Amino acid sequence: MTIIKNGTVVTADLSYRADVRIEDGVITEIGQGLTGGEVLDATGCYVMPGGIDPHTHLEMPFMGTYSADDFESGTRAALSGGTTMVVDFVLPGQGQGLMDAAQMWHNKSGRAHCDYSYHMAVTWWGQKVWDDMEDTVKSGITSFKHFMAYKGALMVNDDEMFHSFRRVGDLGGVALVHAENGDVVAELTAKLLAEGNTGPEGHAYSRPPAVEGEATNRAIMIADMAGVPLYVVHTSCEEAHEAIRRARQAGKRVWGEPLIQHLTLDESEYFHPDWDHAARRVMSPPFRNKSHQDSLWAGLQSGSLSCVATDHCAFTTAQKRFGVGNFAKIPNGTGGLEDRLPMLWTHGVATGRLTPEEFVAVTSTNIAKILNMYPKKGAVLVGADADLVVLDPKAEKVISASAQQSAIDYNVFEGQKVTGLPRFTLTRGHVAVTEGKVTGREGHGKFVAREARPSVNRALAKWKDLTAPRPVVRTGIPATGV
Ligand SMILES: NC(=O)NCCC(=O)O
Ligand SMILES: [Zn+2]
Ligand SMILES: [Zn+2]
Repeated sequence: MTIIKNGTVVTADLSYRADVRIEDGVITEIGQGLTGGEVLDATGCYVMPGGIDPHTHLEMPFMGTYSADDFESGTRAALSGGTTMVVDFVLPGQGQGLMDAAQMWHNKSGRAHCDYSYHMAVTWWGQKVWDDMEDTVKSGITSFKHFMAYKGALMVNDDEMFHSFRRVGDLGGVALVHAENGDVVAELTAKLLAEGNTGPEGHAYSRPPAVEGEATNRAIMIADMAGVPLYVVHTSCEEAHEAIRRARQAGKRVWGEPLIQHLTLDESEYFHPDWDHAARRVMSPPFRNKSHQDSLWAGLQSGSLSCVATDHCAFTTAQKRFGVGNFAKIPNGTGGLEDRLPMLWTHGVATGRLTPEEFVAVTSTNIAKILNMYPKKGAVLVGADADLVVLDPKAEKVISASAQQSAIDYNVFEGQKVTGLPRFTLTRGHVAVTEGKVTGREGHGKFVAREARPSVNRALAKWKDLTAPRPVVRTGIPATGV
């Protein structure tokens, strides 16, 4: 038994002084003056749900290589930064069945230090995919990702997306999109390369905000026609945010996910004179300018954007150098798992942009609700898993690759001074981090199966049914003319 004493419990709803008792990995009591068992001193700290990162790519096969952090190093990095659960993407190969691909991910995730779940990517379309989707949902994977970019590799077309969205809606799942117009990106890329723009800055030029805004709006409209809730990953710009905001105002069930990288790093990174510096920051969508960042922060403040993720997809410098002479060959992706909470606390809560309660909402509770795993995850409640971060708002550090858990040789936030670090991180009751010292247990993490048909889907299905086309019953129909 463990008791977290003398802290302030912070949830998405409220903050209050209380101790928290943990037994067998679960919260069993919350109250004043609790005693007994191992005591963790939370004086001066906030006791919050551990972070849930809804968007990671661990050991992901991509662009001719594999992302460098696997489930072992990736989840160790997560815990070190106060994140206690990741949701990774199963990526079936062309023609591969979904259940077969899911098994490959289960084979990789056995070394995880913290709990994890999966989204299933729909990377091709056919009867086999349609059939497998039901078993996928039954196996606890209820969210399906669609890439509107990466033409010739992962991209699906509108007709495929519409079929898939309808199937996801019928099965009670959530549709996800990477929203960039892949056809336009391919055209712009070819033109830039032909004109001699081969450096990493070409990556940013090839993916302007318009390609993201267009695709986001298209996905929203297709999802509405299909009757499925939609989660837009890595929303990076005002054009995409505007489409999401407008949809939500019109009553559509759409959520947007900015990344901590887009909130805090800008496009000037791509114009750095050092090729490695710029290439290490190549990701899709690319970093934007200050006005887009302001839009993302405003979205978190006003509630039009819902979750902060990392899209952790870390490649080493050597891997990034695959793209010397051709930016289109630089593996897309950046790290951030370890830094998401401290960076968001520093740039969000410590600046007054977010309240501590809003911080909890966007780092864990909202996604736990969207993915139907609340209150097992994302909550400080009796009966919830004891996935907790005891965050010391006064603790500081300077981010440095030399001290990180991640397997790569650099950190895109290198040199940033952050305030607000975990004093303790607990994964289902196990104390995996104590003031920077990581004592995770390899293999401790468990797969979190999720159930379909959260209430949003039921409401959408009911509304779709009520408003479905029906033949008008008429009397006195004229005889057919000859
Ligand atoms: N985002 C990125 O550049 N890499 C990871 C794959 C994806 O999410 O698009
Ligand atoms: Zn993506
Ligand atoms: Zn991603």
